Parts: sequence; C-alpha cells; structure tokens
Amino acid sequence: MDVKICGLKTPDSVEAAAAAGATHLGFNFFAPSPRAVTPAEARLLARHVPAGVKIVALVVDADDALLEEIWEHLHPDIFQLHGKETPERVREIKARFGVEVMKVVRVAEAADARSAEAYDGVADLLLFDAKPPKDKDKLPGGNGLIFDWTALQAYRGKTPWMLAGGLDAANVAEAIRVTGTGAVDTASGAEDAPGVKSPEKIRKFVAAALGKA
Ligand SMILES: O=C(O)c1ccccc1NCC(=O)[C@H](O)[C@H](O)COP(=O)(O)O
Repeated sequence: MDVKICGLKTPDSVEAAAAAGATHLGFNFFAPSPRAVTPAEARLLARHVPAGVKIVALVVDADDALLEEIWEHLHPDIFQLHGKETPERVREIKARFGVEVMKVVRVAEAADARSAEAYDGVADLLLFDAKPPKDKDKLPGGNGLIFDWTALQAYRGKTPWMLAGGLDAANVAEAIRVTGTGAVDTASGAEDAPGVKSPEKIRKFVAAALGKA
C-alpha cells in the first residue's frame, strides 16, 4: 500500500511521516494555502526525507517559472498537478522536466471519474480527490471533504491512481475496502489545525492504511 502525507511544513512532521512508513511525502507550493512552503524551505525539509521515500511537489496551475524554481531546489520525484491542467499541459511538463506527473481529478459523480480517462498515456498517476466547495475563499484542495467513493467504479482508464479527500485514521480502511485502491493520501486528516500536522495523527493514519491499527 502506498501512503502519502501531504502539506508537510516541519522537519518533525517529515520525520514522523517517514518513520511511520509513508511512501510519499508532499510539499505544497500553492501560496494561499496554510500548508504552503517556498522552494527554499522545501529544500531544507527534503534533507529529512530518507532515501526511497518519494518527494511530491504539489502545484496549482503553476507557470514554468515556478516549476523551474521548485525543480532547481528540490528535484521532486513527482509533480502533483492540482489545478485545471489539461492533458497537453501535463505532456509539456513531463517533456520539460522528465519527471513523473500525478494529475488530480476532482470527483463528485461517475462522469468525473470517467473524465480522468483523458489523461491515459499522458499522466503517470492520477489522484482522485473531492471537488472543492464553490465559495471563492475555499482552497482548490485540502478541504478534508469526502466524495462518493462508488463513483470511481465508472473509471475505465489504465493509469494507476491514488485516493484522497477527507481521509483520516477513522475512515481510511473503509475507503480502501470500498474502492480497492492501492494508494491513499491525506493532508487535513493528519492535522490538529489547517497546516499544523500532528505526528500522532500521521502515525495513526499510516497504521490504519497499512492495516496495522
Ligand atoms: O492542502 C492544501 O491546502 C491544498 C491547496 C490547494 C490544492 C491542494 C491542496 N491540498 C491537496 C492535498 O494535500 C492532498 O493531496 C489531498 O487532496 C487531500 O487533502 P485532504 O482532503 O485535506 O486530506
């Protein structure tokens, strides 16, 4: 089981996630987010990431200048594209950096899951997440919202995928059972407050995802 902890901002939380057995650690470069870090900060945090654990750089409709800056500081294993990036933009980013790309697809119903098939042969990985609320002051992700997991039964694509959206230690085992996913991700489900990770909640989330709770 792959387990990603997203929106890490401190060495302690990076170390807690890696020690718990997380396979992917996410740094968030969307400036308005309470989880945002700068590329320079991420470079320092990355020193606490053990070999073999994948570094994921989360961006939202990032321009080339930001992607370059992140690339120079961090050399992430994966760019997580959490905006409205088209298949063409995904292809462009892959060609430019030669890096894996995980495209986020927001799901509320079966048609949303099917729309992900447009990224087949383009994205290396998909991340199915909940649609954000319509209010303008809400973030495009990391809102701790669950979606109807059964909508994913409609997905017929070939691209491997990860599940996100309101997952926490209490519901992740059920999410895995219902969807059959082999990869899960949380941001707010391992926090005491937006942007404040809890080492205890991180440990509990990873243990529950790995069936060790
Ligand atoms: O976390 C944010 O603040 C954020 C801002 C803008 C786009 C995406 C964002 N977060 C996404 C994630 O951290 C996760 O990959 C995932 O979607 C889970 O979020 P959550 O529902 O909080 O567990």
